[in-house]
Amino acid sequence: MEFTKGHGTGNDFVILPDPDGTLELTPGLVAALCDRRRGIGGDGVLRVVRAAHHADGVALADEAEWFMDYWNSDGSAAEMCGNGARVFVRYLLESGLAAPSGAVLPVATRAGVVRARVEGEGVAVEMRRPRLAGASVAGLGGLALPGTAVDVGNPHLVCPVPAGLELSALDLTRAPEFDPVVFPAGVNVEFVTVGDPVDGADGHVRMRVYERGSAETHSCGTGACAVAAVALRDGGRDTGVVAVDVPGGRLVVTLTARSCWLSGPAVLVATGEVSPGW
Ligand SMILES: N[C@@H](CCC[C@H](N)C(=O)O)C(=O)O
Repeated sequence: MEFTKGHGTGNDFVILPDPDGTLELTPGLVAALCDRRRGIGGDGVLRVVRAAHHADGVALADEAEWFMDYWNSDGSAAEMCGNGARVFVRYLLESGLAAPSGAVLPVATRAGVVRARVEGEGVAVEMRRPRLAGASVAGLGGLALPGTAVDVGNPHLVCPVPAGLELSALDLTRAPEFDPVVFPAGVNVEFVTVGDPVDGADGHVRMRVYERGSAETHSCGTGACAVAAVALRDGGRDTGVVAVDVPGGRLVVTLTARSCWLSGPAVLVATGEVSPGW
């Protein structure tokens, strides 16, 4: 089995090329590949499969040739992964599966078709606008942190960190508690503080994230979009540019009246083959 390792702001993935959908990918195999001691290591797996050859992609095959089959490191499948989509597009282009062009490249996901464009060293993806869905609360180490539920194709809960508490002081070695009535399929939880003004941005926030199915990661693209939408709302706007600093670097989110662009670096690290006896 061939693989490529890649990351976007430290959100890392094992990329499995499977154009014709012949690979038997199971939750157990995904978890073993993502194991950082006994496997390759990653926050998730990106299977690169033609939309026409995947049950969840076939309905979108007229709009996009490729389907991003995203799995979290615990072996659960998720609807969408923003950093994953950016790294997926970098892989399509560098492997020659898609031709570089000035136009946007469509990619099918479980949350619909996203569109990507290369921006120098980075890749930007256009997703639908995050939907702000009301209030909820995350529990962390005895603290109750009120936040906003946001749907970015996958579920998020954006919680400002109270004044006097450092983002770096939060213990994210354990999963935050959440309301299963609001989030019956689980949730990604972002913890946020406001940053100093940044040139060219309408807002600047810093975040840490505990991802459903992957624990704390160094970055979450859909999480950054959720956080940006909340930051703009809190500033009385619904469009604008927000710089989002994550432990793995900086993402830039641009909300327009119609959509949401997520920009940042997308890097391929290595290519190899899984040993047959593994
Ligand atoms: N890291 C991702 C999100 C991956 C999926 C998430 N853990 C979920 O289960 O919804 C991103 O960059 O968006």
